[in-house]
Amino acid sequence: MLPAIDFTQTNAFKYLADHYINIAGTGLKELFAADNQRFDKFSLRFEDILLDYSKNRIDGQTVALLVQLAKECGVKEATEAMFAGKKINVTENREVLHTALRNRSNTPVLVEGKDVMPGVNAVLAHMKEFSEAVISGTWKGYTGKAITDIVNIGIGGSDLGPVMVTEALKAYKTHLTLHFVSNVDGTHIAETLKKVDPETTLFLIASKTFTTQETMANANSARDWFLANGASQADIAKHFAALSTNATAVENFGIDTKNMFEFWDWVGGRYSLCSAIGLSIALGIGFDNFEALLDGAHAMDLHFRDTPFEENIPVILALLGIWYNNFFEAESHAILPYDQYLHRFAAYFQQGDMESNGKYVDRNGNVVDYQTGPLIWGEPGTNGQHAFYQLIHQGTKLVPCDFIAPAQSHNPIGEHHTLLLSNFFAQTEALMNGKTYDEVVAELKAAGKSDAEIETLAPFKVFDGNRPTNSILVKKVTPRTLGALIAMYEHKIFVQGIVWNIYSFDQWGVELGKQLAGKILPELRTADEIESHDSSTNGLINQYKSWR
Ligand SMILES: O=P(O)(O)OC[C@H]1O[C@H](O)[C@H](O)[C@@H](O)[C@@H]1O
Repeated sequence: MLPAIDFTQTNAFKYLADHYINIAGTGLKELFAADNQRFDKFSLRFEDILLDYSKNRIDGQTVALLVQLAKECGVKEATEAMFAGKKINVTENREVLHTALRNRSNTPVLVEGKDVMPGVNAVLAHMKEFSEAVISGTWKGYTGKAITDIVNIGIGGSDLGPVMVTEALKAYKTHLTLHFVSNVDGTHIAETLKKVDPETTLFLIASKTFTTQETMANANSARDWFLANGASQADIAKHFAALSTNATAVENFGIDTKNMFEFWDWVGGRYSLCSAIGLSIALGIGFDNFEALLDGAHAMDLHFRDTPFEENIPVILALLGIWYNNFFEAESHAILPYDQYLHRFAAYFQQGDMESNGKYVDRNGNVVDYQTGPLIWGEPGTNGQHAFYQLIHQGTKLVPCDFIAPAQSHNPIGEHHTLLLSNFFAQTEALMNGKTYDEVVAELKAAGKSDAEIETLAPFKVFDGNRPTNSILVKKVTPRTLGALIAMYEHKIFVQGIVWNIYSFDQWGVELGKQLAGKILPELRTADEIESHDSSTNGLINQYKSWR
């Protein structure tokens, strides 16, 4: 189904290992000094997105060898298999077709001989009709009032995408107020219910499986609250909708199947925001804007599928990540958006990337002897600058970073955006150039310090620089551009998973937590002293019981 090659045994990997020795000894400053065409050579444009990857520790040969690596690992064949609906999610025996959800060109996508596009389009039409009725107020609550608040109850992929997108596109907000409840901690639902009125609130129960413990607990509490505050069982149809693949469980919960928005097993939870899971997005920013998001994602899908690797943005990003992860031994990757609206972007791709590529067993079932997915982290600039950038500049760890910024702000107040962008440009420049001992000495002299003071202080003020960054400059964060950025990172993750020879679309690691919690839960329901675990777990449980 997919090629299953150990990428460390390819010719390209061997060449890269030799080539790494040359590059590791060369500074970014030297690379720039030696070639004044670097920006032109190492930048790519797609619609309103500019990727400048010239501030990476690469030269032309690095890119050529990395591209050769992708070819040897069968990235092209794997991409075709994904788009064509082959069962590339082998351990779950499923296709991987989030690209079909936004296949705006409507070309047939066959799953076991059947075109999935009519089903995709039918659900989109249902979402359009429903979201427009709720936004316009023709959809009424049980006392005849229009809906004012939407509460999306879901977790993981049924939460993070809608949260991230509705925050990122707040400038396009409808009059509806959105709330998201994910944590099983009762505080989350309790604090949300304090803010809403049962007569004017619509609950979206978002769960692919409709069995997730946290979501079902929150959904049950929401329903209890609704019924305890004046509504009756028959009113549920006007106030609860389900976004799921599991019609039976939805019906058992008491939600009218007319209010069920279906999706399919071939949509992974963390790849589901373009499916019915995006209903809160359609309600929050309007269906037309939701469609523009899909259009942008589709455009990036086509770019990824059809563009030669050298000019292919997701492929280049993936290969650069592999270069740092497997040659420079970088352990993490930071995503740093210089846009307040993108404040959940890194959190979203923490799931997208770490749940996909945090695996140590390869596609042959063997334990790998190389590094796979990095730790993903980040916060919006400039907040990050005043928190953790110290380590990025002067720490002992190499942290490759993606800096993301829009040229145009949705809130062009005074000089704010110019100030923000001056930081965006200055940081990547400083990370590359650093500051030499001589520069520090000159600065301290100019500040009137004595020779003795200079000698003491100077070492601490030196920055060795040479720290790699990608700059992703977009014209404006619009629905279309955001859709393209999302698809860009999704395909980056896909390419890396193919090269690392792992299955990116299962998540067995998450299942373990679910099983273990299921075992402990009955033990917490009794007052008995527990002895069935190790001494630490027993001790913790028994202390909890004595304090509760
Ligand atoms: O949508 P649900 O079925 O409720 O699943 C919600 C989440 O559950 C688990 O944590 C999975 O690992 C995630 O991938 C998924 O997004």
